[in-house]
Amino acid sequence: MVDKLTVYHETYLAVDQVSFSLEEGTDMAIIGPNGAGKSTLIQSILGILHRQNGDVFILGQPLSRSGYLPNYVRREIAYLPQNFMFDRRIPITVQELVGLGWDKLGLQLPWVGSRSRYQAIRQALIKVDAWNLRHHLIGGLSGGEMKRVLLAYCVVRPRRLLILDEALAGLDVQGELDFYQLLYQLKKEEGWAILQISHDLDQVKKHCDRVLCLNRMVLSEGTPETILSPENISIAYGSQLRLIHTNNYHINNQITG
Ligand SMILES: Nc1ncnc2c1ncn2[C@@H]1O[C@H](COP(=O)(O)OP(=O)(O)OP(=O)(O)O)[C@@H](O)[C@H]1O
Repeated sequence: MVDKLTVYHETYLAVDQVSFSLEEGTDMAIIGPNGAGKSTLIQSILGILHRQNGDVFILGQPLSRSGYLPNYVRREIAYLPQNFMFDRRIPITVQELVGLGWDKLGLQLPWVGSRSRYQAIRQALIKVDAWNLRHHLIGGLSGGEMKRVLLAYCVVRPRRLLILDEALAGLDVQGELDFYQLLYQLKKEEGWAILQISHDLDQVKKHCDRVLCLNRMVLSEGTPETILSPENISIAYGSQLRLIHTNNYHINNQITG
């Protein structure tokens, strides 16, 4: 639950008194034009960015002003950022990377639970159709393959909240379909709550339960049918919007990006 969250980048007000809540077993999309504050919002919910005002509760626990959450709450959250910045030359294989998502925070004995760890890595890589990549070094993966592997890292352990920042960018058509299928399974069969930033309004309309339309502040929030009406979209996106045909919305940065 997020209550009147306000975040500045130095003196720039990026997120202004945003409130919403996300139910277990549901999927909410955050939409809005470039620079609307979407990434800022989720990074402050995760405690990565400092907030100036407002309250954030994750699984009932308050996020402190310094970004602290108890470990038992933090390990229930998976986050896939827009840009995963790291040195691709690190000599680590796909299955080693996914295994890091399985490991609990803190000290542990490496030989304890190694069989279930292997099984979990295997299942996660199968779920994202990347088992064949398990021995590959991450430095050699394509952008789309890397996305799949990072998603496997997120889902290798059962969790309760998945936060995705434009996670589908770079996936091919089949990858997108598989991805939404996996999200559906996670929320329906395992009760995950999913919060995702997306610019693909057609996919949001098809797959998400709720939509939060943001432009620094909340412009509207509700079901995709109400929030994604042409009138609402044109208010939110203004000149960034091109209506290709009645049911398909394309945002300029997606066409040109
Ligand atoms: N570190 C920073 N310092 C100063 N301003 C920033 C910083 N990060 C973001 N901003 C500004 O804050 C505003 C919100 O940025 P943010 O990345 O949250 O938007 P967004 O909705 O995720 O955009 P996009 O759809 O383009 O990814 C933008 O105007 C951006 O220029």
